[in-house]
Amino acid sequence: MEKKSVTFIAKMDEFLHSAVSQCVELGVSDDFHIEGIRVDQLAFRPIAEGSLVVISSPSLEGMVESYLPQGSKMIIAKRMFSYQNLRGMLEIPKGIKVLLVSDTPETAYDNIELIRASGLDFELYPYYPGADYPKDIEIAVTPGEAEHVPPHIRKVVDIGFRVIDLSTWLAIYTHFDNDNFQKVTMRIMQSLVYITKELNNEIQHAHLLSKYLEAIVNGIEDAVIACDEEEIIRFINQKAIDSLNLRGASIVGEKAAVSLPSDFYHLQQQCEENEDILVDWANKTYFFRKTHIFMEGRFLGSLLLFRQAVEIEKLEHDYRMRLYSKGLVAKYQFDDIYGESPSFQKVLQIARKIARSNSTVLLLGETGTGKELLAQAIHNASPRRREPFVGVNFAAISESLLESELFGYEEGAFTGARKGGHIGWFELAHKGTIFLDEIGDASGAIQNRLLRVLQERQIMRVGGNKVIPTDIRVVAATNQDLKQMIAEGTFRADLYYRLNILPIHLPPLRHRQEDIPWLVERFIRKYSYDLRRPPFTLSKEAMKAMQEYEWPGNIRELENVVEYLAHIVEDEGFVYQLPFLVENAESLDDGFSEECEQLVEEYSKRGFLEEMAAILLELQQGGTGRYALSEQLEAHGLSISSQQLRYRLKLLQSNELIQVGKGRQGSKISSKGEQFLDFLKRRNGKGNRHES
Ligand SMILES: Nc1ncnc2c1ncn2[C@@H]1O[C@H](COP(=O)(O)OP(=O)(O)OP(=O)(O)O)[C@@H](O)[C@H]1O
Repeated sequence: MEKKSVTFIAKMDEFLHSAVSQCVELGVSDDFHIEGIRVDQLAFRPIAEGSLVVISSPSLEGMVESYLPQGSKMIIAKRMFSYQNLRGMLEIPKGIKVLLVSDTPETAYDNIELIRASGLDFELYPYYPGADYPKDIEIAVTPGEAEHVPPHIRKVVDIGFRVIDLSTWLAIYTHFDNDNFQKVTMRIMQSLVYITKELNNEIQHAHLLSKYLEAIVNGIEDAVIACDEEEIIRFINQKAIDSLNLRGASIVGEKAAVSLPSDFYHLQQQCEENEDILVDWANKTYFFRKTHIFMEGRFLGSLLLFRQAVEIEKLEHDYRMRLYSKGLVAKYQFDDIYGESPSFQKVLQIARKIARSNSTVLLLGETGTGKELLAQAIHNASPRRREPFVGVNFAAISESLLESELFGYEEGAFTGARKGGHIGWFELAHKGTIFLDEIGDASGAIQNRLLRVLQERQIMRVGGNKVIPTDIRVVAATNQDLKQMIAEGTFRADLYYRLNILPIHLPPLRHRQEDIPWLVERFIRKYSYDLRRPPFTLSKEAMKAMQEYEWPGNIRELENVVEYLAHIVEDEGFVYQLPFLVENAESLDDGFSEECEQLVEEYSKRGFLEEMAAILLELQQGGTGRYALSEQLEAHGLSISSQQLRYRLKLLQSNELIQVGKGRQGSKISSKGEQFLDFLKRRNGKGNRHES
């Protein structure tokens, strides 16, 4: 028997292809002869007699009618989305704005109707070439018309061509009184079963995921509360339940405003997004952090994490202690760096600014000018302050050890390599700061490797083959003239330019003499405190000598001198006690004191100790001739005859306390004379104290 025929008619080939392949899939083509004709082909492709005509849209009715053979009937195909394709739409959050993209206004509106009818809750906006649409939309859904999607759309869900629905197939089978329709229903049902299975798997998968998530969130140390966009609690972990004392009460699914303790609720409401704040609640201090959850630009709720501040402090403390135990901590802050002179203050001001950045710093200055101190202060004022500070001194480590210490090594990298390998300083400094001290002493080979690390921010262990990315801030220092070293070929120019990004020059102490009294006073306080002794002062002469000294060892040397004085000085330090003026201050002190005692005894015996001291004091103000000196003494109430004065000056000269110039040159005090005066002052001081 000849098969009855069904003719699909549409404007576009796509519909015809889809209808024909559906006929094959559902077995309809076994029961009927299937044909597909485009509307524009009707003039030269006649419809078979007795064929049932199925048109794709009501708009074709008028056009097709005139080509309909006698006795043929025409029905309009009803269409639906395939279930498989609809799955893509299920992933779009509900209530979100979505653009429905189609080729014509008609199909765009049709599709919107269909999606609404499937119960999917989106704000749908029609779009077809040339149409206007809200520009804040980020997602588009299209039935196989992806080429029309406007370019700025971030996500496109192609739900494919709409397929012919069950009622249309039923109409076809009923038209021909064909009982095979059950077969078609079965096949359509099968695809539904498949979808249901898929959905079931997905639900199970989602359930499992939520269980995993719950286990993870319960395992973390913070208290966590997640609310949806309507402030309904969707998740709360055990830690939060314990902290808020909500035991026994099930508050998931409840309004946060009602279920959380009201003062707590109001506090967390004031919390700005992604800002860590300290909040006092129930006699305890908490650390709050709130994060908003967005999906495809839509607010879906918020996550509140909180924890008692003491717990965090303890964690930080433990972490710092671990770093301390490994020696990976910078102890100095900017407050520990002394210096009031404008030139030094300027240096500190620049360094404070630089500290906040991540760029490489090069500290230049003579030995003892405070380069390491400053490197530590920079680290402690930087966002990396809680992370390790690793100091490497290139002058202090042998070349053979340096490479493996800097970069670490893998197990078996060389004979004697430790089992399990060894972590290098660059790795240890990850997230923190590495201080490359005395960089001018790095060998050529080390310079090459350093250059690579600075360029690529990656290291490779000795004997290893994998690169380890590192996030490190580099502070380098040197007291050598790197530019000259480049000229001599001992320092790589490219390494120098990598290091010399933010150079800081630390001035030598002799260029900021005005700082010396101030520094001396700070160090006196420091060492007096350390030695649990009362603070002392320096005589005017001693301070002057300190200021005039060149200080080749800079502040380190000055500090050492003050520490030394803190051990030997009683109330006031004198010139003769300054170690840099004499080879061996302490031993000289012993001998010199004895000599001074003898002089005091001799002058006292002769009854002119006071006059000798007065003469020395006058000469300390400046060298002068005998006549002027006599007048000055007179002015201070001491009248000495010129004979007597000549004698006294002779004696002072023979004791090397003054130098007498030839002719009219007059006399001046010697450094021994200065020290003798200091001795007298000290002696008088002691005497006074004794009397009181
Ligand atoms: N401005 C300062 N304020 C207080 N103390 C300082 C200052 N500068 C240096 N010091 C002291 O001097 C000592 C030496 O400083 P530091 O080690 O930082 O110098 P450096 O320039 O790195 O020396 P070197 O080049 O020899 O390594 C420090 O221990 C510190 O006590």
